[in-house]
Amino acid sequence: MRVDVVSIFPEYLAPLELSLIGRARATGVLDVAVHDLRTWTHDVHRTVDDTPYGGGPGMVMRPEPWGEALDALAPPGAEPPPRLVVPTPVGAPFTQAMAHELAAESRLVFACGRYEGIDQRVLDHAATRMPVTEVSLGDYVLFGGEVAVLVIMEAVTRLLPGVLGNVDSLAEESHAHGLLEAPVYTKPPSWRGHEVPEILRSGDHGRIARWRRDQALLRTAARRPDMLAALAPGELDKKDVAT
Ligand SMILES: NC(=S)c1ccno1
Repeated sequence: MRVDVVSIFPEYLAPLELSLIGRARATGVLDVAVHDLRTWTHDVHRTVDDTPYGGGPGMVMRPEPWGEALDALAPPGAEPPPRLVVPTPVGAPFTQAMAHELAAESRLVFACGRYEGIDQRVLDHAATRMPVTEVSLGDYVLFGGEVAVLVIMEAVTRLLPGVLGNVDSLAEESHAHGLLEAPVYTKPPSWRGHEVPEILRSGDHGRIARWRRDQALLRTAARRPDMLAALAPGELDKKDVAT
């Protein structure tokens, strides 16, 4: 997968050189390039923003630098075009399902907005020649899109073949089946008066799987009833809590 990130603070994306994402880049699973939007400015002050039409507080990111950046990173006619991903409070909720969708793309271009946002015409024009996904991590406002890109990149990269050593963990983690994951334990069996549930030490893998499924259902019902409601009826029947 090839990923381009455009930001006025490219140093914010330095964590993409670390840990498993850094290893994915080193092994060729991932090719990441971070670009300074000011590369595509032509005035002495390298201006990327201006006052909003219609008045109001703050500044808006000018369309011209963004248009030239996207022309350079996604030349018209290049096939397949990349998906443009724009982290924004007005975007669609970012979910594990969306992480899987993005992980299936061959190219992603992330546009990191700042100030009051990017001139809408940038997204409207981009949408005439590439898929555009406006995505929100949650109902809150950040200084800009950079931190959101780090989160999205981690969620997407870990789904790519060859990145996670143990792909089995993808199958059982939270949100993998529309449920929250069951609690996990390791040695010692007793710690500060807290015991590991006996069943996990029983060696009965069938009962352990059932216990974990039940715990996942109970946890989801308690913390995320919306996820339980979203399960297809057949799914819930299959995952009934043990009597
Ligand atoms: N909620 C998100 S993703 C965001 C981006 C910029 N500000 O908030």
